[in-house]
Amino acid sequence: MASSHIAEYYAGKSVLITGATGFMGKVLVEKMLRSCPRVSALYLLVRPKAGQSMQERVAAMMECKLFDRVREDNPDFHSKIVPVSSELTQPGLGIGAADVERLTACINIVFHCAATIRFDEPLKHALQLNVIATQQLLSLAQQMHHLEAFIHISTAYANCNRRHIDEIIYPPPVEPKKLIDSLEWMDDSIVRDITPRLIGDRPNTYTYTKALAECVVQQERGKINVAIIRPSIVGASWQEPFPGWIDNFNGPSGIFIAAGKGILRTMRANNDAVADLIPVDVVINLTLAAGWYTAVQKPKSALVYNCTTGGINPFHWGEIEHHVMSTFKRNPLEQAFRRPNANITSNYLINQYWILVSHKFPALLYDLFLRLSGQKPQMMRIFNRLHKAIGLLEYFSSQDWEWNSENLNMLMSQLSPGDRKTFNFDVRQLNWPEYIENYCIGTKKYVLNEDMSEIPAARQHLRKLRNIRYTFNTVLLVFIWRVFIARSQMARNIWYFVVSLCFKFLSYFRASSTLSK
Ligand SMILES: CCCCC/C=C\C/C=C\CCCCCCCC(=O)SCCNC(=O)CCNC(=O)[C@H](O)C(C)(C)COP(=O)(O)OP(=O)(O)OC[C@H]1O[C@@H](n2cnc3c(N)ncnc32)[C@H](O)[C@@H]1OP(=O)(O)O
Ligand SMILES: NC(=O)C1=CN([C@@H]2O[C@H](COP(=O)(O)OP(=O)(O)OC[C@H]3O[C@@H](n4cnc5c(N)ncnc54)[C@H](OP(=O)(O)O)[C@@H]3O)[C@@H](O)[C@H]2O)C=CC1
Repeated sequence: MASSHIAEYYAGKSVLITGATGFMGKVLVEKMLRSCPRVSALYLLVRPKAGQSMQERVAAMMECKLFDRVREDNPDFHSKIVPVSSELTQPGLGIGAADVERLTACINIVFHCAATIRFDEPLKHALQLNVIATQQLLSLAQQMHHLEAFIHISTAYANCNRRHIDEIIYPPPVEPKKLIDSLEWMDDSIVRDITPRLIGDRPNTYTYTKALAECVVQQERGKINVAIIRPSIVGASWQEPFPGWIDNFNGPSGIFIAAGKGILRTMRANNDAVADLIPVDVVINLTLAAGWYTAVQKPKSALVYNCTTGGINPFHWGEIEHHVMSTFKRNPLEQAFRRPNANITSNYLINQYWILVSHKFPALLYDLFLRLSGQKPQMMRIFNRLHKAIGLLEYFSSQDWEWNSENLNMLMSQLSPGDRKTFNFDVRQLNWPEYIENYCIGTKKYVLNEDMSEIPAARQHLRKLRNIRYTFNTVLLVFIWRVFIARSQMARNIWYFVVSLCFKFLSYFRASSTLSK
């Protein structure tokens, strides 16, 4: 490996990571273990979940394919991982006294990734996790005797009520402490009722609470070295540890899958709007570089890094649609509902028309078929869930934002040539068609666990679906025509005229072929 200031910096350091079991957290843990192999220990704040203890969850995570390269380099990589039990919504983050003592004694750098990223999260819970837990983690960080940097992962959409977003922390929509105090005594139904008024021109509680969290981080800037990373729409990995790694349905991934399965046929999005996707490995490389820079340079103010692609290497939703469809036609998903053929439109009425014709009508027909064959209807339920998800995402695919990326450029200029390679976050080199193809194949392999060797069978299934569609369309056409004929004398005359013309042609060809023999 080329000499690396960043890897050198992390050598011998103890790192605390929240959200390590999540999409980005896992990539962060993997990258640290692979590219900063002399890091002393990674302390992961993890809660028990779904009947699994935190140790079992971390052990299962390490088995994941994502860690194959690290496993190859160092089969003993587990020894660096120290799981710490923590429920971030509990007082004191639910960390035991002995663990608090251990963490305050040894942690050098904190990466705060944990959050609820659901768009429909009730405000109280989003506030608890995204704001109050951040505040508590900052308090814990202040007690750490050897802390060098605190890196907070925010979102580029925290200020999505603005069109142009600079790398600054904007004044919060409300003073976080005031909101926390007021919501404390309100019951859930009151909070639900006033939520739209509170979030104002933001689309959901997620972006609103992430904006408040940034303000909470800024309030601590004099006491600890903090930096904020603001990724846009985080997608599958571009290069590391291998192209196309993705493990969830969030953001566009669920949309790609639904389109690949032939379920999603229409969606409201602006073809010409910038699709600000950012590969997960780029975000993590920037995060690690920002950790190094914050700790070593100790900038006076909290630096914010907008981590986006639109201003540097723009790509649009219309182009995404084209490449997603083309990839899934060449590499079909298994057991597709219909042939992949999704179109995006910014026109509300056209979208509603296609929802009726291409979503609801086929779902009704299929559910009828299921009922008649003694099975439980399910398609309408799936479409209702899909429509809910799309409804929540449309805000982001129907408009453009402009993010300033001066701090990101400054940081890139500070890296050594070796670090620029090992911790690459230069998206000018990103080849979009290739990236989208790997992304779609990644959803097939790692989200749906489909085997690439089954592609011929999936293609055969698509051919069967095409034949069903041709047969259905022909039957429908004949049926409509027959109904029409039964009601109109003129249609009957046209029909008899066409049929007799066909007969005349047929007998003419038969006669001419008999003559030529
Ligand atoms: C082919 C044409 C493509 C053109 C592309 C055009 C547009 C792209 C579309 C969108 C891009 C915009 C993305 C904006 C991101 C903004 C940036 C951020 O800050 S990222 C953080 C983003 N957060 C999210 O993405 C979370 C959004 N999800 C939710 O809020 C919720 O999951 C929900 C959508 C409200 C659904 O909640 P519900 O309670 O009903 O379900 P669950 O979450 O419990 O999930 C149940 C089940 O469904 C799976 N699932 C979840 N989401 C989807 C989905 N979008 N599509 C399909 N399936 C989905 C989930 O994994 C669960 O599965 P299982 O039961 O097996 O565990
Ligand atoms: N994904 C994206 O497109 C984007 C994400 N971001 C930001 O990046 C960060 C990481 O996002 P991402 O990895 O996608 O999110 P995930 O939903 O994949 O991961 C969230 C993580 O937070 C943990 N967590 C949630 N609730 C609790 C709790 N009560 N106690 C302890 N841990 C908890 C989860 O743990 P558990 O496994 O136990 O649930 C999980 O590890 C977030 O801050 C998000 O706002 C920003 C822009 C875009």
